[in-house]
Amino acid sequence: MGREFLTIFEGWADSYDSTVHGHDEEYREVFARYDDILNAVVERSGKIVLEFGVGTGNLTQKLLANEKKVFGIEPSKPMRDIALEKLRNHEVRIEDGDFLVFNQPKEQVDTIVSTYAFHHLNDVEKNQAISQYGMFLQKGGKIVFADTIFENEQTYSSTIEAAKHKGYLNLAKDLETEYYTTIDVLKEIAVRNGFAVSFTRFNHFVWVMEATKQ
Ligand SMILES: C[S@@+](CC[C@H](N)C(=O)[O-])C[C@H]1O[C@@H](n2cnc3c(N)ncnc32)[C@H](O)[C@@H]1O
Repeated sequence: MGREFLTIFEGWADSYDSTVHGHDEEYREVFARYDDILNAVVERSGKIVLEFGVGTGNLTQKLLANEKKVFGIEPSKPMRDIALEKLRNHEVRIEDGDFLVFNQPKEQVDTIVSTYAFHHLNDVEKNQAISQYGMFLQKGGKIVFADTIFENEQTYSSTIEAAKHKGYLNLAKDLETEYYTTIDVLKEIAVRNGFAVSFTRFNHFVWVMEATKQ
């Protein structure tokens, strides 16, 4: 569920890697320090990792290079195809599924990761997802999600206004349409579901949330 934005990725799959490397001016700041962000998620991960919203497989590739076992979930077929081609020399499974409806790996996962994807769920769905993960992670298991998150509603609104002012109309529409949220909302969801949580900022948009099951 939360699949209402998938058509965007049907059209974006082929040029996605060029966007993350700063070739799309509107999204340059969103993807600033992209590699640092992915590396930060890898550093915070254990050995057996479930990844949501794999996209073109950039985080997956880094996880595998660091000897993690990865179970990947990605709802967009064009994205899955690019990831599978990129990772063809690795032992990795990337299945159709989403944050809420997916085949749970038979092996006990110690970390659930995702980058630039959790905002496809609204806040009610985000709570459903974290609650579900809380039930199958063991004590000490982690959720490590990097995504655009705002400090508060005011910075969310001013960021949209700034994007419009610069003529970044695609970015402004994206920020207005998809389900970006605030630190306080995510903190409340994590704590309610039995996690201790911290946030680290990487650029104007992106924070890494590290939630540890208590
Ligand atoms: C901006 S891309 C991020 C890709 C990759 N994780 C990265 O960091 O470069 C967002 C990805 O989330 C996927 N996605 C969209 N809705 C989703 C959902 N409900 N559950 C899981 N993934 C979803 C999209 O298909 C897309 O591949």
